[in-house]
Amino acid sequence: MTSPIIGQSRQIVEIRDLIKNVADTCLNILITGETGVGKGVVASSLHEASPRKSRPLVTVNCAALPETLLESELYGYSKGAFTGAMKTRRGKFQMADKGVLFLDEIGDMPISLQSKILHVLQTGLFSPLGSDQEIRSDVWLIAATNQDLEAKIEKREFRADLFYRLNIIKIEIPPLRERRDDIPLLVDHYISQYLSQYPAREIELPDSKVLDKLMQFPWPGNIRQLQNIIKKQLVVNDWNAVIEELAHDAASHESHSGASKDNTNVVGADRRNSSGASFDDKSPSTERDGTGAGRERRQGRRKSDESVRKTREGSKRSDAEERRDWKERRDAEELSDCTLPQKATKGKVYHGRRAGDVKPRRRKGDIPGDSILNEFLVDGDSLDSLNREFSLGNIKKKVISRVESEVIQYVLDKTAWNRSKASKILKVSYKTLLTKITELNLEPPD
Ligand SMILES: Nc1ncnc2c1ncn2[C@@H]1O[C@H](COP(=O)(O)OP(=O)(O)OP(=O)(O)O)[C@@H](O)[C@H]1O
Repeated sequence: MTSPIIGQSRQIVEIRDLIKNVADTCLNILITGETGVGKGVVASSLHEASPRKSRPLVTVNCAALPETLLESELYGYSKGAFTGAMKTRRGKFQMADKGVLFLDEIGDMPISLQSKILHVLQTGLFSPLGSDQEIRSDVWLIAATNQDLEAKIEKREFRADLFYRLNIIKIEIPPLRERRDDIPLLVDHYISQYLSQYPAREIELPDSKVLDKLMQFPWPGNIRQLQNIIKKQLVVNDWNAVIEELAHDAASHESHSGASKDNTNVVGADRRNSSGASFDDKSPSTERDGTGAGRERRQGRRKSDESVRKTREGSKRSDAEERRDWKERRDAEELSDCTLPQKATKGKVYHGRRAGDVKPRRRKGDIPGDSILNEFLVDGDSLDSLNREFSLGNIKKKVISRVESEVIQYVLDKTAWNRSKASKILKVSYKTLLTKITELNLEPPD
C-alpha cells in the first residue's frame, strides 16, 4: 500500500496534480529534491496512479552497489557468466517489464553504466551479462536524485544525453523548510500512525508553541527527520526535551555545513524566524539559567535524552542509509588518497619523495594525449581538476579495461570474430570471453 502524499502547501498540491496528469503517459520522469523530501513516495504514487499499477514497481538504489554488482542487478546474468554465477538470474529490467523501474540516486550511477541505460531507453533491448541474447523490456523509467545533475554534466560525471532522456518530465520536490504549511499535517499524520502501531503508548500532542517551533526548524533531513522526532516524542513524551535536542542538532548541523543557504529560516546563525521569534527562545522549560532549578530540569531531561539515544542506537538504520554512509566514507577515503601529497608537511617522506619537493607544474597539454590521466581531468591538470572518480583503484580498472579491450579486439579481428577460436588463443573460457565482449562493448566490424 503506497503511503499517501501528506501536505496542503501549494507545492504539494501542484505535485499531486502533476502526478495525475502524467501517470497515464509513461513519459520518463526525473524526480529531484533533497534527501528525505519524499522522492520515493512520489515514485510510488506515480506507479499507483498509472495503468501499470497491477504490474511491479521495481526499485534500484544506484548508490548502494559497486559498479559490477549494479550492472548484474540491472541486467541479470546467465549461468557461468562469471565465477559464482551458478544459475541464470533475471535483472531488474526484466522484472519490471510492463511495470515501473525506479532508479533511485541515479546521480551516483557510474558513467560506464549510464551509456547502457541510454541504450535500453533508445532500443528497449538489453543483454544479460554473459549472454548473446537480446531481451526486450518495456519499462516506465522513473529516476530520482538529490544531486545537481547539470553540475555533474559539466564535470563530465553524468551523460548529457541520458539526462535529457530522463528529464522529459521533471518533478522537483521542495525541502520541508520551503513548505512549512505541511508540517502540522505531517506531525498529526505521524502521531496517529505511530499511536496505532503502539497503542499502549501515550503521547502529549504539541501545543501551538511547540508547533510554532517545529515550523521554524529548518529540517535538513526533511520528512525523514520529522518522523524521527515524532518517534522520539513517543518514547520520551517531553516536547521540551525533543525541541531542545532539535535545536542542538540544528546548531551542530549549522557548524558542519557553514552558513545555511536559506537565510530566512535558519536556526543557528541567527535563529530568528520570519516573525522575529527565536527558535531557541528561552521558554521557562528550556532556559539555561545556571540555577539549581535549571540544573535539575536539565538532569531530568538528560535521563530522557539518554533513553532517546538508546532508542536511536537500538533502532536499526535503513540499509540505504548504511550504504550511503559507506559510500561517502569510501569516497572520502579515495579523495584523501589523491590529496595526500598536498597534506604532507615539510620533512615527511611519502613514497621516497620529500613532501617539500616541488614538481614543476605542467599544463594539461604536457600530459601525453593518450595518458589515462586525461580521463580523470576536467580542465587543466591541477589536483582540483581531478574528477570524483579519480583513485588508484579506478585508474587500475581503466588501464586493465583498455589493455583487455585492445588485446581481445585484436584476437577477435584476427579470427574473424570466431569466439570459440579466440577464447582458445586468449586461454579463457568461452563464457568469460562473451562476458568481456559485453563489458567492453566490443563489436564486430560491419
Ligand atoms: N509528503 C509526504 N507525506 C507523507 N510521508 C512522506 C511524504 N514525503 C515523504 N514521506 C515519508 O518520508 C520518508 C522519506 O521519504 P522518501 O524515502 O520518499 O524520501 P527520498 O526523497 O526518496 O529520500 P532519499 O533521497 O534519502 O532516498 C518516508 O518514510 C516517506 O514515507
